Amino acid sequence: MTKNYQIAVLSGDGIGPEVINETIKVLDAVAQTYVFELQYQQALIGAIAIDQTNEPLPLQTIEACKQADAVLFGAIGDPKYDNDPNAAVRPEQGLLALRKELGLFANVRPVKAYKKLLDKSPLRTEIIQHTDLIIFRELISGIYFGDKKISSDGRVATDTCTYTQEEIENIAHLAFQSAVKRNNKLTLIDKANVLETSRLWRRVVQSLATQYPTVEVDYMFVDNAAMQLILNPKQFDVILTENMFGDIISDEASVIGGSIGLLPSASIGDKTALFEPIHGSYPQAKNKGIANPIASILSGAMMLDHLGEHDAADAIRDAVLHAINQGILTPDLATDTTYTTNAVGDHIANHVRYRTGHRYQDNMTHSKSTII
Ligand SMILES: NC(=O)c1ccc[n+]([C@@H]2O[C@H](COP(=O)([O-])OP(=O)(O)OC[C@H]3O[C@@H](n4cnc5c(N)ncnc54)[C@H](O)[C@@H]3O)[C@@H](O)[C@H]2O)c1
Ligand SMILES: CC(C)[C@H](C(=O)O)[C@@H](O)C(=O)O
Ligand SMILES: [Mg+2]
Repeated sequence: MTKNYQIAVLSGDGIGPEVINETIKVLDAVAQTYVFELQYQQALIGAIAIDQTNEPLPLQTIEACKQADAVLFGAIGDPKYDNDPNAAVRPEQGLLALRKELGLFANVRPVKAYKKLLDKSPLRTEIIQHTDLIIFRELISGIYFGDKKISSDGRVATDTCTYTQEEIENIAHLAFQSAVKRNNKLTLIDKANVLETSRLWRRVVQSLATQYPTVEVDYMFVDNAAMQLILNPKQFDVILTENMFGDIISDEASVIGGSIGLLPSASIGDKTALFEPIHGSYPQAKNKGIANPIASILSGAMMLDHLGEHDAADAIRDAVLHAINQGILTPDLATDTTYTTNAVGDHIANHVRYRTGHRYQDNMTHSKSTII
């Protein structure tokens, strides 16, 4: 019997719908060639959800995600909220609430330097070439989720950073397991010279390390790590870090690859997993056809890996590499000719079909979409 996966699709705002369209195009191509079915249920989140329902995360969206086998997420965010510090409700609350609701404690962000794109980075080739690292960012605790308050006169604001031993253990185990499968090297990035929470991270990681004796663990303060990442990124393999540090250093690390439009991520927890590019809604690019869809398409590949469709995931990564090597790239990475978001998606989808043409079946139905 043909396997069938239900995918909740949360396109969101800005370039979100454009990059998700290309991702679905590629997923459909790969599903056809590897003979499984994907059924998509689209749901609202972010600014578009606020516009239509007054809420950044409607209950129906939570339900759709919980019932799905995986969630594909585009991006949220809109300048009308970014520019208004007094807004009562914000698109980002939708994403944060969804991560919490689904228990997505680990956000996994792979970073690599593609040979063909080495000259796209402002960093020197000899520094970045062969970089291949993976960031494990804690996603549902820390300063993002601690108590927040503002004094009644509006002059004092407080955000609280809290971590529990259990929260650190949950993600640390995943990072150690990844280190064992990769190169047995793990770096904890923290601020243990100042923060009590960071000292707890160190104690927990030191104690867990005894369960993973092959893994060499080192510790680095986040300020130094921010510098080391661009001075000598190859010293890192698995990076483990808390929520806010992970947010910041992963955008920084995207400079190694040449564009943030290349970086995918998987958000893993105890319920449905969610797959999202690390970039935001890039509102300046909305509907211009210039957004790089590769981060989202590679997030789709991570989703297929999570669903156990490893050959299909590899086929997507191969096709992305082909597009990169052929120079079929959006303006963030192109040299001479630039391609639209749509053209890059077409190229990748066509390459998937071409590469596995002999397995092509055209009697299946795909892209059954319902809007809730
Ligand atoms: N996961 C998310 O949904 C997410 C992540 C980050 C920011 N945001 C939101 O997005 C909005 C804009 O935030 P921002 O400008 O700080 O970050 P952003 O990631 O949207 O854009 C920053 C810059 O990165 C580049 N960029 C981003 N995505 C790209 C792509 N696909 N192709 C090519 N270049 C790309 C552009 O140069 C852009 O100016 C805000 O509302 C913010 O809250 C959402
Ligand atoms: C939009 C924002 C809440 C989000 C975060 O900080 O987690 C984003 O920057 C990300 O990296 O996914
Ligand atoms: Mg971010």
